[in-house]
Amino acid sequence: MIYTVTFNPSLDYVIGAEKLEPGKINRTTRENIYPGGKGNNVSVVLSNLGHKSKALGFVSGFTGEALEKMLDDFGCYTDFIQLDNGFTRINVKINAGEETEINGQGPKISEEAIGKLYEKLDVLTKGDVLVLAGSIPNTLPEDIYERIMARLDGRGIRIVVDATKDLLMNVLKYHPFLIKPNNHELGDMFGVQLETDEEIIEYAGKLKEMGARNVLISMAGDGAILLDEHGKVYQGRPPKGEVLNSVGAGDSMVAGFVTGYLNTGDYEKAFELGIATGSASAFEYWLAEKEDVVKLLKKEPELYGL
Ligand SMILES: Nc1ncnc2c1ncn2[C@@H]1O[C@H](COP(=O)(O)OP(=O)(O)OP(=O)(O)O)[C@@H](O)[C@H]1O
Ligand SMILES: O=P(O)(O)OC[C@@]1(O)O[C@H](CO)[C@@H](O)[C@@H]1O
Repeated sequence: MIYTVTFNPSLDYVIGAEKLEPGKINRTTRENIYPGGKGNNVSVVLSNLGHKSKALGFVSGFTGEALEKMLDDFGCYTDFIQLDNGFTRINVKINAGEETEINGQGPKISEEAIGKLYEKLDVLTKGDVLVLAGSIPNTLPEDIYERIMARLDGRGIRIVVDATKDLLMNVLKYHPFLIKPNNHELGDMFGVQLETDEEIIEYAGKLKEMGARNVLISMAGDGAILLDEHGKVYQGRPPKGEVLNSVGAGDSMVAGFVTGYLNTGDYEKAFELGIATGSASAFEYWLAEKEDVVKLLKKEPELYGL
């Protein structure tokens, strides 16, 4: 089974507008509400690519209820922990030529609620995949992903971490199966600005030396670089297309990579499917469906188990 954990899920209110003028009444040209949060997005795209996963995390209030229902409609299992304060946040994504995002804070997560998450994670066994994705509310300690990995250490679970800075750095010693910072996040981790592929490969290599098994660096319109656990380096450019929405492209890439790896056991195919899935989402108004991804593949979809 594949599990995703989203500490601070959301409903994403995605709107289009001709232009955005602060301080004025702005009218939309299009609006939709989707289930959001990075782990949930990974679950939705996994589902679109044929893998039903279980979405875990914390929800609260009527927005939390709506989120669970939507994820169910997208073909995901859900097993969220109910919080007794606040409400699951509504993040606003405005596409008015350029993209503007307003992300809420989300409810407070108590130690007791964290304990309940640990109990749910205790059932994971060898061969399971666990995706830990996204920021954590600022009321939680920065070592929470590390604590989860320490608890699951040695059980043969493949753990994917899509997070930034300390949240990511702290888990490397537990040998995550995959980490996926983007090129800017990679630079921030080392306090440097990375310009060239060579520099990115050098610093991604440092994350491997620190313990990550596979390091996937996404670079938006410039594609991605993978350093796999066998010492191979792959560089891939994305297909061409019109970018309609880049929110969730990184989450889609993670889902594509995991799908490619589970279907073929081959890192090159996982990498290619990751890029195609990330780009397919960037070229749609929301997360990619299977047909969107298949259109962008340069090879037969069957080669990727699709
Ligand atoms: N402008 C673009 N053109 C083509 N493909 C894109 C574009 N932006 C993103 N992608 C695809 O999606 C992948 C992931 O994008 P990106 O590097 O923006 O992830 P991210 O920073 O984690 O994104 P986010 O946090 O918004 O989900 C890229 O490697 C690429 O394959
Ligand atoms: O506030 P965070 O947790 O950093 O990001 C949350 C978020 O922007 O990430 C997803 C896209 O990756 C959206 O669905 C969601 O609204």
